[in-house]
Amino acid sequence: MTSLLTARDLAVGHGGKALIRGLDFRLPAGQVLCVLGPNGAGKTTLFRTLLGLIPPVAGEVTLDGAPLARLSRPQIAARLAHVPQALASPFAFTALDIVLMGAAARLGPFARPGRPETARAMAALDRLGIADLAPAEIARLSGGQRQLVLIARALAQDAAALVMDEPTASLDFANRRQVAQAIRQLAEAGRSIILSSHDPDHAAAVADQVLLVGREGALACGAVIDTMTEANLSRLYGISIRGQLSASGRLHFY
Ligand SMILES: Nc1ncnc2c1ncn2[C@@H]1O[C@H](COP(=O)(O)OP(=O)(O)OP(=O)(O)O)[C@@H](O)[C@H]1O
Repeated sequence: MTSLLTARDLAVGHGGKALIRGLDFRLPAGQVLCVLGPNGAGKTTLFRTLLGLIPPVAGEVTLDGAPLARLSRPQIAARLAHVPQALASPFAFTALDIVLMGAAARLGPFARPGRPETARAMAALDRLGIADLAPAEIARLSGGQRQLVLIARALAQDAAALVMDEPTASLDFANRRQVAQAIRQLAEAGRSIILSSHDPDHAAAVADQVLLVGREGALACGAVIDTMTEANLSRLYGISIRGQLSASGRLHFY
């Protein structure tokens, strides 16, 4: 299986000082990789490195086989889209305005989005079942709806992979479920997704692979069932954690 995004012996951090060392993973098309770890472990720092916003402390990231360091920002943006946490905007943008920013990402700096970009933005909203929200002001939407609009923006950018830093943080149960379903649908349609979470149940429900990063660095990476063991999670969070497989085959931790 070819990998869209790979990390080889990667170390990430700030000012040349590594927060996480020894990262090795491959993210193939159509898979979801969830990064789990305590506060301050370096998940956001890892994502900023994968997006090419900060350089690795050591090792290498490749995108479609090409070293990230050799790619320009537009080349990276054409393959990888960043989905930030859904914060309220102080500006009176509509959902369509936000998604158009993704659809117009490949236009020149002074070009205005036209009919093809609007059609692409509407198609992305429609794909997530929220086309009716197009004219709604973003500030009036719920947290879950705002997160779906940001995912639609990444889809309109037409990138093969989505990088999502805690996409369900601050969302209630129903909104979390809605966003988790959208993530699974995107993976089933062939997109690769790397996200972070503070909820092992959420990781087990949404991911194919998990990467555990602790305060001492990378702890484990692999398929959910092999990696999310009671021993690994207890070590990761420094407390005793038990796991249970429900009748529906879902993993739950307590
Ligand atoms: N620009 C920066 N320069 C120096 N240190 C930074 C910078 N950004 C973050 N840090 C530090 O790096 C460490 C890891 O931060 P990071 O945000 O990557 O962790 P995280 O795992 O995403 O945390 P959380 O789960 O709380 O969001 C923290 O100690 C933070 O203070």
